[in-house]
Amino acid sequence: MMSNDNEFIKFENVHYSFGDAPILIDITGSFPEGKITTLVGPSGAGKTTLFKLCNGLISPDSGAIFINGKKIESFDPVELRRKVGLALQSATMISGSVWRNLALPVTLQGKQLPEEKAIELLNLVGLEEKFLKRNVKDLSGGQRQKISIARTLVNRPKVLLLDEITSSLDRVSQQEIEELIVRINKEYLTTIVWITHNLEQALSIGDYSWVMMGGEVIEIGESDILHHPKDERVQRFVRGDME
Ligand SMILES: Nc1ncnc2c1ncn2[C@@H]1O[C@H](COP(=O)(O)OP(=O)(O)OP(=O)(O)O)[C@@H](O)[C@H]1O
Repeated sequence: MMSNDNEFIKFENVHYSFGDAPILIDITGSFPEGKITTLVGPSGAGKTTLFKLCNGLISPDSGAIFINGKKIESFDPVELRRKVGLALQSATMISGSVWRNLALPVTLQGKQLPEEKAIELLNLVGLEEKFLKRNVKDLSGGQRQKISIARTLVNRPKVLLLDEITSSLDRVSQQEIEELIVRINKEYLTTIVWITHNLEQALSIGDYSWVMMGGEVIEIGESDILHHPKDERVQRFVRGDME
């Protein structure tokens, strides 16, 4: 990490198990503020579990997590989820209109999302106003993913956690989503953490990268480490010998 980066989310010797099975082992590292960090590594490495720790869905067995210098337990769970937005590969939607879906985070708080605010969110993700009243079942995968990202932006999160959000999309939609995330990162200085299986993507959009395997962080550094990893297991992974 660059020494002048603020460590927005920081892990210190974090362990997490499910029953007897260790899922995360001695995780130490940070996601710098306003930067894009990618998480790469084979299936089952523990990447999604790390995300669940960041927004308080689960708590570590031992070790500490800090959000902007404050212990994660000191946040109210609702406040934490507002600060740390999460978007998933499946872009889960409720039935009905785009507007209804965009409004979900505020309707859950018993409030309404005004039309002009909904349109502003649509514009932000590059969709026209006419989409507002469309039924989500008529949208393409790429459009659904844009709605899903717009929805996480309703609460102006400080951090966006993205779990494989482009892996089921065609190349054009994938590029649009990448551009969108880079724009959000630049305009709002949102800290981005992006789980991806696509190493090319990690290299092109990420400032930093974490390589995880078997519940451990094997390498952390500027994205360039993916070009010439030191660890022999990571070398095999980036050559594609491991999935
Ligand atoms: N609720 C659970 N019960 C039991 N095991 C779990 C549970 N959640 C995760 N695991 C296990 O934890 C390990 C890490 O899973 P995780 O989903 O975090 O990995 P991942 O790196 O995100 O993988 P993928 O790329 O396949 O999503 C896996 O071995 C998984 O089987």
